[in-house]
Parts: sequence; C-alpha cells; structure tokens
Amino acid sequence: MGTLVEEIFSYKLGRPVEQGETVVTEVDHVMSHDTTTPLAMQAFRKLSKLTGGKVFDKERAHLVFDHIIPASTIAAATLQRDIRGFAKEQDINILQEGICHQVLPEKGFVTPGSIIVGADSHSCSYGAFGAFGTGMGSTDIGVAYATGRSWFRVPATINVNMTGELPFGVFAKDVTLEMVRIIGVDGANYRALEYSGDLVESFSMSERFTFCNMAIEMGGKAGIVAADEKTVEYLRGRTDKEYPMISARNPKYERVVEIDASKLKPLVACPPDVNNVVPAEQVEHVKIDQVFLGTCTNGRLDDLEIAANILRGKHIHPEIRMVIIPASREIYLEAMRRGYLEIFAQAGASVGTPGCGPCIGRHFGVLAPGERALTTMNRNFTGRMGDPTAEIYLGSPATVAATALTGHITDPRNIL
Ligand SMILES: CC(C)[C@H](C(=O)O)[C@@H](O)C(=O)O
Ligand code: SF4
Repeated sequence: MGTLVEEIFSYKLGRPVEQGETVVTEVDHVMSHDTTTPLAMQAFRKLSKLTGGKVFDKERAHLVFDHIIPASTIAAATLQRDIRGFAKEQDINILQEGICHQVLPEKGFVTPGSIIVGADSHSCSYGAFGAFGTGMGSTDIGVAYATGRSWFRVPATINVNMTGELPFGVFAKDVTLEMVRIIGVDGANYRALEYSGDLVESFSMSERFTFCNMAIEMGGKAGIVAADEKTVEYLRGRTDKEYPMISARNPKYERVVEIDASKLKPLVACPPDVNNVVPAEQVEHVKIDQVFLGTCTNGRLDDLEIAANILRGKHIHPEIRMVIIPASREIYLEAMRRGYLEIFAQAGASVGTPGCGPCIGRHFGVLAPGERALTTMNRNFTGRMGDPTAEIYLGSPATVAATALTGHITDPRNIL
C-alpha cells in the first residue's frame, strides 16, 4: 500500500517499503554519458579488486555519447577515446544515436516498475514509463556499474493532478512551466512527483516525458506517471521483457498540487530561474538572437511537427539564428521521411546531429556576450549556453518556432 514510488520499491524488495526508509537494491539499468563516464570509470576502477574488474551486466550498463558529439575540442575527443577504450575492455556497445534519456526508452530498456540510475540529473525522465529513474553522481554510478546495486532513501511524494483541456496554443511544456512556477525550484527537494489526472492520461508518452524530465527543476528525486495502455503500446516491439503494471494504492501524499490546464496561456520562463514564469504575451518585446528547438525536454517528433507546421513555406527572421536538433536518430529519420527537415532547412534553420547540441553551451550554437536565446530546454541558468551575460528564456516548441519568424518573443497564438 502506498505511493507509486513506494509500490515500485516494495515490488523490488518483495516487502512493504515506506517513504523515509533507506534501502539497498538491485537496479535494472545503469547509464552514464560522455561527460560523466570518465569519473564513473575512476570510481569503478577503484572497486575492481573487490569486484573482479567487470561491470555487473554488460547488457544493462549503458555508455552514451550525446553531450559533445561529434567532439568539438581536443579535450572532449580525448575523453571519448578513453571511454571507447573502457567500452572495449568491458565489451559494452556505446550508444551514439541521440540523447541518453531519449535513446534508453527507444531501445526498450525503460519498462514500468524498473529502477534506473543515471549519471545525469535528467534521469528522472524515465518516470514517463512508470519506472523509478533518478540521477546520481558519477561515484555512485561507478559503484552501480560494479555491483548492479545502489542505495536509496525512498522519497516522500507530491501528487501533481493535471486536469482540463489544453487551450489553443498551449502545450505540455506550458503546463510543465506552470507547475515549476507553483512548486518553485526547490519546492520538491528530494521528493518524488507523481503525476495524475485526466490530462496526464490524455497525454502522449512524449508529452509525459516533458514534465517527468523537469521534475529535477523543482529539486525532485523522480517524476513519475503510472504505466497504462499508452506505455504498453510504446514498448511493443521494443522489448520482450515482462513488466508489472504498478500503480499507487491508498497513497499518502505529502502535498497535492492541482493544475487546471484550461486556464493556461502560452508561458515563458525568464532568466535566470526556471520558476520565473510569465505569459509569453507579457514579454513579447524581448528581442531574441537565437532559438533552439531540441533537448531531452522537447526534441521529439511531436515537437518537431509543431515547429514544422509553423515554419512550412516560411523563412525565419533575418536577425535570428535557429538551431534544431532531433533528440535521437530514430526521430531524425522519421522527421526526414515526413519532410520536416526539408521545411527547417528551407526556413533557414541549422539542423544538427542528434544529441544535446547547445543545451550546455559546448558546441553548435554558443551564445555571445549579451545575446538572448529562447529555447525548448529545461534550464535557463546563467552561463549555460555560452557567455555568462547571455540570457536564456524557455518556452514550448510553438513559442520557439513563432519567435523564429518574428525575431522577438512571440505568443504562438498570434502565428498558429
Ligand atoms: C552534464 C550533465 C552532468 C548535466 C546533468 O546532469 O544534468 C547535463 O546533462 C545538464 O542538463 O545540465
Ligand atoms: S539535452 Fe540538455 S538537459 Fe538533456 S541531458 Fe543533454 S544537456 Fe542535459
């Protein structure tokens, strides 16, 4: 009996588990990427005398190249060379086809009821599939690579109940920004966010992904939705694994947050905090130098489709740059088949190789001093995309595409 997270841990441990307990348990999958693997490798190697020097299971240990791919500096290339050496030694296949959080679900690794730890803070995204996913430091991940186990203090849960129909021009990203506005950037510290309600049920896997992904922007340990027929449908053909359909049973939530989406307008998070959220129409005067559509938050097919519908047959404003990066190769290929990539190229956008792109300011669209970007990212922290005096605004794919056409922040309802 308990919250979705308590039920997952109870299932895993084969006994009732309650929030606040510290438990050690097997994990289903472990992940690190090109930026975090080097430190995880160090921790792993320190343990090798105890563990025999091999990862716990090479089919469940995942090394992803996504943050700076292809490498943009000699330092990045050197680290990637070292990781390739580690992968060869461990006989692990490096996943090099998009952002870790997008690729793991696509490969069918993220199943309901599973526990997945990743050396990346947005590992909470796996909650979209009814899994307990959480980010950990590289040392903990190194230990998990060696032992297949990890420790957890089972978090208390905040229930976010989303209801109402989305008004015209309002998308899952806007609902997510409204949630961060209400809860605040530390309002869910070490809590799980369990999402429920008619709206959550009506959302696609991709839309669920967006608000699970941003649980960490409120300090959340996990963001999770109970698996349903949409989850099963997504996983069909991606995995043969049998998985439990777990849901909350008589849960005791620490807090319930109600969001009625029917009252929302398109929203924008202004720098430098994700909860600095205002209606897009209030900041339409802000001139933008670069827009970026992509990332683990909003780089999926439905996001690209929204932008393609706005950009079709049009050209972006002459004083703006537009970067578009599909979150994975699977998405890239489908966007190509559907003609979206051609629409983007004709509109004057730069379309990049699947991966994180400029999300952490390392390549493919770094900002100059004083520049402003509007992006579909999850974070608008100072200095994240380049120079510390550059500013980052966050919005939905529709707001980003509308802004690309005008050169200043634009409420997409004026363009759609
Ligand atoms: C580089 C990595 C450690 C980082 C994270 O953990 O989130 C990055 O993915 C981010 O989004 O800021
Ligand atoms: S796309 Fe951005 S937020 Fe997502 S994992 Fe990459 S750097 Fe982090």
